Amino acid sequence: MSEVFRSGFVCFVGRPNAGKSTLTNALVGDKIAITSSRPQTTRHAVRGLVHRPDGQLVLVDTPGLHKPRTLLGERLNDLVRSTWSEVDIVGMCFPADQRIGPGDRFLVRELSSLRRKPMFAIATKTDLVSPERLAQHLQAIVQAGQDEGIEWAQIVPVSAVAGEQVELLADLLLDALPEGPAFYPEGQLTDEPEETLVAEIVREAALEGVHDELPHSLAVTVEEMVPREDRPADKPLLDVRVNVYVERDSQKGIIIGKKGARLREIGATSRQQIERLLGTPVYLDLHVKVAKDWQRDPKQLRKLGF
Ligand SMILES: Nc1nc2c(ncn2[C@@H]2O[C@H](COP(=O)(O)OP(=O)(O)OP(=O)(O)O)[C@@H](O)[C@H]2O)c(=O)[nH]1
Repeated sequence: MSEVFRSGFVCFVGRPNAGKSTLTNALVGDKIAITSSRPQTTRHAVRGLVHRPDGQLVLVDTPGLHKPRTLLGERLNDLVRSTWSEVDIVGMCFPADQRIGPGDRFLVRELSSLRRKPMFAIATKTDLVSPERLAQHLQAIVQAGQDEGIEWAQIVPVSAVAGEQVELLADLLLDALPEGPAFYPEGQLTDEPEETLVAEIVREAALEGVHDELPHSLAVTVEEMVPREDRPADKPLLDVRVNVYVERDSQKGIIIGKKGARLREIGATSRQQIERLLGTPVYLDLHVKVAKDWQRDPKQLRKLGF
């Protein structure tokens, strides 16, 4: 075994729903980044850490780059570009169940301006396609790179869901990192503050199974996390107060559901996960509020942490 220790930052890029968050989770082996069957839900640059005897990978999970229609969209795009320029490796994800299209080409073109950075092409969701289709897909990836003057450092097919080639991807990424000491102590999974993780858990639960415009209009803030006073030492309880912001009254109705049924479901699911994350019993106080057109209002955006 080599004596060399490598460390660095990796960021996955790809169209909405390309599988970036799921791949991050599979590499880290714990649930830290938000995933959802709805596109464009990853809002924070959540970092996951992969600790190995020979190195450390810091995964930076960025939101998707898309055509900005609102102030929020523009800020997200700026965030993505600045993240790309700061990382050691960019991993462009091409979902195998989708043909390479204008959205992917747009991203590859944007990437081609980052000179001299190792770029990985990752064919995601390989469990969804036949070997023949995968072979075609890999050829199309090579071609898409050539069209924009990119030579992929590696082209790696993976299935995050089936756990196929995930370890191999970690090995290859690690090999391409510069030599250097670990950035974080072992055992740490993410450096996001607990509030952000709690907010993301609630956001994910609120988005589960909703089939309309909601994902773009939902923001979650944690107002307070305080231990309940006067509890016996062996029976602690953490009070967690969370606000869920939507843009319109109609969306408030969707979140709350008939006689509050959906909100109770969201609360129960989130509470379980928050308890697992923090390792303590939790009393979760969820409020749904309307912040009209928050995506277009700089003051509201700041208040909601963007
Ligand atoms: N079958 C299969 N499904 C996958 C795989 N990876 C991701 N998915 C699914 O694809 C959908 C999108 O995955 P995400 O990881 O949220 O995608 P993302 O690129 O982070 O999406 P955004 O946050 O919208 O940019 C989810 O429903 C995942 O369950 C995979 O390896 N196999």
